[in-house]
Amino acid sequence: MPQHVRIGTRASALALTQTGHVADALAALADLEVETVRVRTDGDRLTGSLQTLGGTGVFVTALRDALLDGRCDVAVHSLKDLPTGDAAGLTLGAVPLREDPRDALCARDGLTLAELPAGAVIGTGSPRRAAQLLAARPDVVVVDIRGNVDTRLGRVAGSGTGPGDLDAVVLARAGLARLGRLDAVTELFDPAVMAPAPGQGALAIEVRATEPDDAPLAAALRALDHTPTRLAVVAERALLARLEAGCAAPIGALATVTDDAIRLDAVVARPDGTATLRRSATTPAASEASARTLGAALAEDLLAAGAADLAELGAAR
Ligand SMILES: NCc1[nH]cc(CCC(=O)O)c1CC(=O)O
Repeated sequence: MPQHVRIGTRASALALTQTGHVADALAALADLEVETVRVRTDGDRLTGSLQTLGGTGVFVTALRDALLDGRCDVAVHSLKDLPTGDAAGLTLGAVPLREDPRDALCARDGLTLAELPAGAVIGTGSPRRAAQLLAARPDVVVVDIRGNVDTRLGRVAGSGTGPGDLDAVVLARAGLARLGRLDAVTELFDPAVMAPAPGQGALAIEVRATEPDDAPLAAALRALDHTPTRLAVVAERALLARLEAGCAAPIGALATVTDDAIRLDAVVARPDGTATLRRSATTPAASEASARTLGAALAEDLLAAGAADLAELGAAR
């Protein structure tokens, strides 16, 4: 008898493709019968700016509730949407191999950021992207946008599907790849110019902490977990947690994990892009504990250099 497993997912196109990939991967790894359960989150229901929706976890809380009250057994999240605080009763069952974590410019007429004219209008809902765009090109105008990936792409002039009122938008390459929309990308940002969000491109597979570890599901989760990705996101999220910031803060972080080392590069920016702090640190890739220590130490380094004032960290929450 296969183990019956219900996977909870948001209903957006991106969430559904991500969950579909995870469902297929789990079913290929153990004797599982996988069913998908759609859950509506505040992040999907409310339409305000991401900054005014308030607090962390707008995309996550409803899925966690569904896990905790047994409507599903597994929840698939974009890791960067997951708050850094522990969720009581839940555990990170697997962190699969990460996609390319870089941000992508999707501009009209094939243009790169350097080629856009002065005054070009670029849409993003992310203070991190806005600040780094303005740091690289103080002469462009950044406007706040929301909506799913297709809605955002439709706002680029010449896309032929939406209002076309913007010269460009910035999106995670990973989401575009999962949706088969890499055709819209006109430039992939070097992380030294545009550091991605902590956890960007990675997925989090959450389960109840009480899940028996001898069940087929547990074996499949262990097989799906990718240790270098887990170490990278642990380091990135430890930095974010120490800065007491969420996914709406102007903070970027990217860890690179090799056989023997974890390197963490991070940026904290003034929201208007007029100042940025970039710092790096390295540690032996020994364990999750060393990754956590690395992230916290780099955060201390940034705080000592004035990160809290620069990014208005307390004020944004
Ligand atoms: N907050 C929305 C969100 N959450 C995860 C992704 C992209 C996929 C990923 O980073 O794994 C996106 C869209 C975007 O930033 O372009």
